[in-house]
Amino acid sequence: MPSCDVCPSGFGVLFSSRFPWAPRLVNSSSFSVYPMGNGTSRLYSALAKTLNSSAASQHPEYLVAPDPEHLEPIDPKELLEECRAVLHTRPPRFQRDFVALPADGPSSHPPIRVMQWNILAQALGEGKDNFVQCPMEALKWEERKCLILEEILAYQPDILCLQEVDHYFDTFQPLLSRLGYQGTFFPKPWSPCLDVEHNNGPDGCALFFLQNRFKLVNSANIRLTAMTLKTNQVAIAQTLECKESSRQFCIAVTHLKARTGWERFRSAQGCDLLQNLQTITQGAKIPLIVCGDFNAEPTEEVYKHFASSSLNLNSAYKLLSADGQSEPPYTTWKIRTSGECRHTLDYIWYSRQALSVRSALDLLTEEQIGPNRLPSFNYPSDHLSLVCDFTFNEEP
Ligand SMILES: NC(=O)C1=CN([C@@H]2O[C@H](COP(=O)(O)OP(=O)(O)OC[C@H]3O[C@@H](n4cnc5c(N)ncnc54)[C@H](OP(=O)(O)O)[C@@H]3O)[C@@H](O)[C@H]2O)C=CC1
Ligand SMILES: [Mg+2]
Repeated sequence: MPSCDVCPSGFGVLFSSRFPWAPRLVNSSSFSVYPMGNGTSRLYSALAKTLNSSAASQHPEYLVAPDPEHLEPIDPKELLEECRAVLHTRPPRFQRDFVALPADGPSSHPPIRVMQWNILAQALGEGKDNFVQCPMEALKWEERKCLILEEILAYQPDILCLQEVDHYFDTFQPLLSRLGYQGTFFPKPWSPCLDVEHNNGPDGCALFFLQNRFKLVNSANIRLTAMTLKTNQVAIAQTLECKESSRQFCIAVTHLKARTGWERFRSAQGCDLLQNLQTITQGAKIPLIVCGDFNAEPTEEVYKHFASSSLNLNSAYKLLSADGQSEPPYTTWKIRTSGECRHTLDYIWYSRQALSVRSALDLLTEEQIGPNRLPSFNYPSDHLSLVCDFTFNEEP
């Protein structure tokens, strides 16, 4: 396996020096061109290119078509192998299984797999979060990025809803587009990442869907308000049409305001999001899936608003409990200077009338998470990914 140092950095996406997070297509001919090799060497260069983003920022800013090599599809299996090669010194991946859930009748179409994940912004992890039991070495972007990609590639979601994305333009957009995804990014207006030295731009929500499965019908970037005031939190809502079944649904991703003392603020943001979703779903006519880091336990008002909304939503991960009524004991678990923080904050809400959850990925056990909690050498974020398979119910 060649080392990253020897790979040239022919980029299709560049960052201007003033706003390093702004996307910019550059003249690919100004870069050294990697020969069109076969399979692994070409794929390896795909991953290596995302490792060397700083080299690209030296180049002039002008717009031309991207190098065709950067649009070439990547085989997910080979990219997974590539990630595993980078991670060879790390402990093995945790085993998580899908739990089959009872649903009414068979479905004539393949399920829609949705992943919800706060991936932990690189700048926040290194500069703000204070994960006192996590060594800085475990947070190195070059390797942590591969752990994130490995998780995505292991479960191969049809739709990916991410929070705390501060490497969209240099990493996730270029790689995931070559895996067949169409992506949208909406950064926070005043991302706390920008306060961190050597940051990679603002963090925000990102939504990706597989282009061979869905057609984009409608897309909205929403800056959430709280009691009519604009806030620093955002959401993306898209209406997609399933190519197999021609059925439409709306998928939304959000990340609500963090921290204790902000419960009423979160509640107001939740109300604003629900109102927006009422309009987008034409008054609940279009089935809906909402993924998010709500920064709220199930006891909070914002959770209750979602559970009792006229959109008729249910929280998918409740279905993993014995009675189907309880949320999991945690979706995030970390140790800060203030002590251990174990909370249920992340949810996948879905229209209970129109959709069924066929299976859900179980969470990591306390034993797997280990005494130092998250993030760790094994797992890249302080939040666990949630993954569900949905099918449409028969139309009445
Ligand atoms: N320049 C300007 O004019 C302005 C700048 N700002 C900046 O934005 C920041 C606030 O932004 P806002 O969106 O409200 O941020 P939030 O309070 O929502 O938190 C931001 C991030 O911090 C993480 N976080 C949660 N709890 C803690 C904790 N105890 N210690 C460390 N990190 C934590 C959250 O992660 P998780 O969700 O995983 O819990 C979240 O991603 C300010 O601190 C300031 O830096 C804001 C407004 C204006
Ligand atoms: Mg966080």
